[in-house]
Amino acid sequence: MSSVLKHDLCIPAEDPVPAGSFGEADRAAVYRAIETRRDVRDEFLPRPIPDDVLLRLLRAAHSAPSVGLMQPWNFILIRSAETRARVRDAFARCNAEAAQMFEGERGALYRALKLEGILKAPLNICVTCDRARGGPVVLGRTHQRDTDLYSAVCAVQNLWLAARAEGIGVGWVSIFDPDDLRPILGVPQETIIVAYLCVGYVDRLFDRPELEARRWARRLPLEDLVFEESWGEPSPALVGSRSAT
Ligand SMILES: Cc1cc2c(cc1C)N(C[C@H](O)[C@H](O)[C@H](O)COP(=O)(O)O)c1[nH]c(=O)[nH]c(=O)c1N2
Repeated sequence: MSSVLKHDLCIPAEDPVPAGSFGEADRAAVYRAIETRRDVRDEFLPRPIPDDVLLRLLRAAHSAPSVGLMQPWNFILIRSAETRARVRDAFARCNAEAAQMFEGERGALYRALKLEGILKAPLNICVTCDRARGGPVVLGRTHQRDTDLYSAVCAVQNLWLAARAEGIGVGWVSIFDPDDLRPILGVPQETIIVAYLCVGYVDRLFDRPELEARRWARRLPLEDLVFEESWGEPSPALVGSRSAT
C-alpha cells in the first residue's frame, strides 16, 4: 500500500485484487446465498436433516460476531411432534390476536397468510440469549445493553445463510408470547427467547419475499434508505440504482 493510499483511503483503478478477497465463483456463491435466502413457511419436506449437516449449521451460527465475544446464544433443538404441537398452539393463540389488529381486506389477507411451519418442518430451533453470560461488564456492551441481543440475531442470520447453501429452508416465527414458550421449552426466566426457527429441506423457494409475492408488503428502494453524512441527505453513490432494486 502506497503512502497516498494509506492516508486517503482511496482505491486506485489499478489496485490489485484486495488481500483476502474471494475468487469470483466463491464471491458469487456468497451473494447468491444472501439474495436467494427466503423465509420458509409451507415448503418443508419431512426428510430429516443429517447430524453432520445440522452440526455445520450450528457451527455457522456459533461463528457469528458477538459483543465482547460474549457468545450469549444457546440453541434448543426441538424434534418431537408433541412439543411442536404445544408450540403451534401457543402460536395459534397469538396469531388469532394478531389477526384482529388488521381490518377489512388487510385482515382477510392476513388470515390467508401461512406464517409458520412449526409442524411441517421436521426440526425447530429456539435461539436464546443469556444476558448474564460474560459477567456484569462486557467489552462493548457498557453503553448499549441490547448488543447481546443483536449478537444472538447475528447467529440466527449465519444459520439462515448456511442453511440456504445446504438447500435447507428456515422460517422465523415470532408470533408468540415468550412466556407461553418458556415453560414448554424450559427456558429460564432471565434468558431471552430471541428466535424460534422452523428448519427443513424444501421442495421449492419463492424467488422474492413471499410477503411481497402475496402483496402484503414491498421491498423498499435502497436509495431511499442510504444517506450521505447526515440523516436525510441522499447518497450520490446510490444515484441511478433504482432499476437495480
Ligand atoms: C425478527 C423476524 C421475525 C419474523 C420474521 C423475520 C424476522 C427477521 N419473519 C420473516 C419475514 O416475514 C421475512 O423475512 C420477510 O418477509 C422477507 O422475506 P424473505 O426472508 O426475504 O423471504 C416471519 N415470517 C412469518 O411468516 N412469521 C413470523 O412470525 C415472522 N417473524
